[in-house]
Amino acid sequence: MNAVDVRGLKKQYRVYQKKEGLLASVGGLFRRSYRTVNAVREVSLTVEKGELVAFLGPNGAGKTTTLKLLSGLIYPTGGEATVLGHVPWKREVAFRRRFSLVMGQKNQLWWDLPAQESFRLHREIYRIPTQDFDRRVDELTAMLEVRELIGQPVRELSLGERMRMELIAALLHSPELLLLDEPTIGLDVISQRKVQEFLKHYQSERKLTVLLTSHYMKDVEALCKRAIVINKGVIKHDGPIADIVDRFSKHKVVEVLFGGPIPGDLSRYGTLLEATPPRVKIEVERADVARVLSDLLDRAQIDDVSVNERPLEDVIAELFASDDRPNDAADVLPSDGPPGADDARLALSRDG
Ligand SMILES: Nc1ncnc2c1ncn2[C@@H]1O[C@H](COP(=O)(O)OP(=O)(O)OP(=O)(O)O)[C@@H](O)[C@H]1O
Repeated sequence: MNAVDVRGLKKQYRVYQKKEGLLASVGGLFRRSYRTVNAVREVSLTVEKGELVAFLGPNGAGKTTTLKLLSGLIYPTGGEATVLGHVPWKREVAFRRRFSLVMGQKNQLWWDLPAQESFRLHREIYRIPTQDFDRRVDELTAMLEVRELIGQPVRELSLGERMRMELIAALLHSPELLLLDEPTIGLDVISQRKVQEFLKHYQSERKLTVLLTSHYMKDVEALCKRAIVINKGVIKHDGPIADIVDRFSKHKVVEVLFGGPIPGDLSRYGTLLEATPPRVKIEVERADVARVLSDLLDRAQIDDVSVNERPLEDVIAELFASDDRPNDAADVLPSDGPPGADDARLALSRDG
């Protein structure tokens, strides 16, 4: 059964286009021009209940906008979506009790108060019975190793500790769906790993549905089997993570441990990635791997050889770099009204 079902979702923003020069600026007071930004052009996807799916894309691809649409924070320009059986932008209370959105770049905890005060506020908002609340705070603070910090003002916590508190706040009401927008952004490696381990454990135990955006491929590899890749507001790939490397990487990495003299012309086989004799790494075209190996075996003494896929991170970076279509619609539309009824709505709390 699907937790998320999205068909042809679109979101355009109209952005005020300030003209250069004094005269044009004065003219702009009377006649404003707007530019249309296609943040989400065409998104169709489904996520099954209990799945943990990565939602990947370069900066400005439309990930956050999609998550905001799925949380009902903003209205779409077109298309349909049901999330846990609800149309998100109807903002039904019953829906809001069933999901959580965590944005790594935004705070939902009170900055000057200890996290436990924000947790209590959540208890009131979501009407969590006191016993359940106490048990969940206990359990989550223990799992995320922040129990002794919940009485300390949030502003005094490290970024990693704060992020873990954010996760606790998001999970107190036991949501069925967790939308995670860059939950490990800016965290050091140890905090990143703690968050990853927690999410992995918690998700598999609770069969929580998770849609995760992250620029850290380590998160993605550690947590997700499936990835949806978006670029310029359009879905580019939806399938197993392993398929991304298969489908988009034209190369493999051949690592050779030489047992004798190393041929001097290895670059004829591909790009030399590393040469620390007697070990050499060469990036070779997929179709050429067998030929290169047999040629090397003929010409040199080889003690060991391995053929590996390129790191997911490199493949994704290359995939994003290869699509340069701008996502601004070229049309600059004169308009009679200001944009951004949506933006005002964004200021509303999602938790209310
Ligand atoms: N409120 C807004 N008003 C105008 N344009 C917006 C607004 N929000 C997003 N955009 C534009 O929509 C496009 C998609 O933005 P979005 O934040 O969804 O991207 P993203 O994939 O989350 O990027 P990142 O990885 O950098 O967070 C960008 O070009 C962005 O500038």
